[in-house]
Amino acid sequence: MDLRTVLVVGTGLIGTSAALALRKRGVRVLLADRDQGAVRLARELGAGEEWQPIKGEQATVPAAERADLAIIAVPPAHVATELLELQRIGAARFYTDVASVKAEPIHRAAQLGCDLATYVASHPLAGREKSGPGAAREDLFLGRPWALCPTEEADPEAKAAVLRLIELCGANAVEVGAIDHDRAVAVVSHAPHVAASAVAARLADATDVALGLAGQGVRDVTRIAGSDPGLWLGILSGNASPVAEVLEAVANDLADAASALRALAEGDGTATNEITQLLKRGVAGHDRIPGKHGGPASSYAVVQVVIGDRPGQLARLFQVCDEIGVNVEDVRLEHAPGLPLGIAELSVEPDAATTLTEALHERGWQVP
Ligand SMILES: NC(=O)c1ccc[n+]([C@@H]2O[C@H](COP(=O)([O-])OP(=O)(O)OC[C@H]3O[C@@H](n4cnc5c(N)ncnc54)[C@H](O)[C@@H]3O)[C@@H](O)[C@H]2O)c1
Ligand SMILES: O=C(O)C(=O)C[C@]1(C(=O)O)C=C[C@@H](O)C=C1
Repeated sequence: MDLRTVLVVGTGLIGTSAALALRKRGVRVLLADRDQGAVRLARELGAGEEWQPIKGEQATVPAAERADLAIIAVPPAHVATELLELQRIGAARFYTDVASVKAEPIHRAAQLGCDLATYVASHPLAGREKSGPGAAREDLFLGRPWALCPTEEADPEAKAAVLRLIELCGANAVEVGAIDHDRAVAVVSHAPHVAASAVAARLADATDVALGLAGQGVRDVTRIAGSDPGLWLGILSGNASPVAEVLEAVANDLADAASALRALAEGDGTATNEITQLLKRGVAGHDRIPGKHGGPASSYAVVQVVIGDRPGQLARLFQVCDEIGVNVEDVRLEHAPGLPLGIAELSVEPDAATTLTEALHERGWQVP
């Protein structure tokens, strides 16, 4: 199914990222948001043109101006009401949303009397801890899973339109029922978010000495805790029971680990067994997370390079990689607090690690 014109309602992080990806593939994109500033910024970023909404109770969009697909990229609680209004004026042939929960918006849409034949709910498993169009990335969805949850009423053409959207954004479609989706994301997204917030909350009154010693570990574990609390309250409220179930299991593990550590501190050496078991279960769980393209996790070699904290250092480093034809799969920066130095960790295919290390040595880089 060809998507020539797509209407994006909600030009925040996700809506604008999808719009930018679609623009890159030559799709005409119309932008709408209840916040005019968000629409203007999205437009200035090259995400598309402002949609001129139809005025008046009885007004409908003329068939020639109807979008092929409307993407509703607003907080979960507003999805169904937006869908109802867009369908009332005939804004698009087909509709999807991108909310992080699926059962409740679909249920609400049915309750409100939305047309479920033209609507296929979806959810890209890609995002950031920042909100708004300014945080949008054209490549946000590349290689990421994108769930779609067609109901029994859904028209196959509506599903084809959403599959085409996912393809144009470079993501991998995963078809799943809404209830199974919500249980799954409770485990892989929503409960981890609350756990990250709980860990980050410990930092609110940590001493300056403790914060000065913060390394990459705490940054990795708490990155998502920086997200918009309002948006996340909406997500968690829309998936409350499945998330609570996972959090209860996490809380049990944490309580057991704390008791075992108390026992250890009091001289009970057998308590190490319980802690080791949890750490090993953690390794096993972590190993099951698929790699960036959805296949099994790839084991890249990591080349560490010392870089000065000066403008242009990373660009020079990447230039070397480019010159010798080594593809950098991932990059991580480790700052040494108080020092004008940092470590760049470049993940590359194992075969390329020696070539890269030698090339960097030859050019005077410090590779420990
Ligand atoms: N943030 C993420 O990482 C992420 C990832 C995947 C999916 N999602 C889902 O995508 C949706 C949007 O999230 P976001 O991160 O882009 O949020 P955002 O805050 O960046 O953008 C949301 C936009 O929706 C607009 N909006 C709110 N209510 C509206 C309404 N009734 N009509 C029109 N516009 C309205 C807001 O003005 C804002 O510009 C949410 O449903 C969220 O669950 C978020
Ligand atoms: O990477 C992030 O910053 C995210 O929050 C992304 C993330 C996730 O948990 O993976 C969060 C919520 C969305 O519904 C989808 C993706």
